[in-house]
Amino acid sequence: MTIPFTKMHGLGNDFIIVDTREREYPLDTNTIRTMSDRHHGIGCDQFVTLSAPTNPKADVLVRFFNADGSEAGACGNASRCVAKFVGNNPVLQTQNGLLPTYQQDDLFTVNMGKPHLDWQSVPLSEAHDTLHLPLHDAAACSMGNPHATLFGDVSQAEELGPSLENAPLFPERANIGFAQILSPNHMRLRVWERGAGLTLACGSGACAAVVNASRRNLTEKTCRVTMDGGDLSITWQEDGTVLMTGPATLVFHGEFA
Ligand SMILES: N[C@@H](CCC[C@H](N)C(=O)O)C(=O)O
Repeated sequence: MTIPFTKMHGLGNDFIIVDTREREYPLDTNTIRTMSDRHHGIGCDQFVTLSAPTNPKADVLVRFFNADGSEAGACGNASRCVAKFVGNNPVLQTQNGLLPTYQQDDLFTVNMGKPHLDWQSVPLSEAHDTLHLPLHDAAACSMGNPHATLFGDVSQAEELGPSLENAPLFPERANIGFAQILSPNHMRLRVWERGAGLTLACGSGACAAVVNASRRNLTEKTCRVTMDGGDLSITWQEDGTVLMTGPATLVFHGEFA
């Protein structure tokens, strides 16, 4: 059997999307890992499946898997790509709830929902103030997936990312953002992603970084986030939800044998 897929990316954070709404495919963890492998498969940071929603208010049920086969509760860049793939501003049903999407010209906005700021929700393995963790003074929150943001030197991502992702403080591992504040409305960010390593951009990581930076009064609640792959615009709104806006790019369609 062959598996039809679509390759997309958001600022170079790349995805394999398999649409199972009309037909099921045998997508076990091994297949996901092999297809995601850049040497033995197609290659991607995250593998995304689409199926029929179980919530009548949603248009599509979306699941996100990292290249190592682990499932993630959220993926901002893939959510924009799914919005483009499905079309007509779909509401996405995800592990983190229903996410409305909007298109304006070439840009896609996803309402990523409310960040979770308490230590149990990140989750951390023990009680700590999530604004100041005893780990490089990082700040943590969940955007439906665990994030910690370190403020200072973005060049430390490769060196510190692997050990921090797996630190005992994060029982479900964590995505580790390295942020440098450039102005109250602009930051530089690199993210070492759980299950995928250093990526060119991380949408949920950009949301988490702006939430954490504005909680510390380092930035305003609307902030441009410049990552290696390009820029996202993030707004932590008055109603508590976070809007993420950026491009979504179709690369090619294919079939995996
Ligand atoms: N690239 C993503 C995040 C993907 C999931 C993450 N690695 C996790 O395990 O939580 C994004 O754009 O948000």
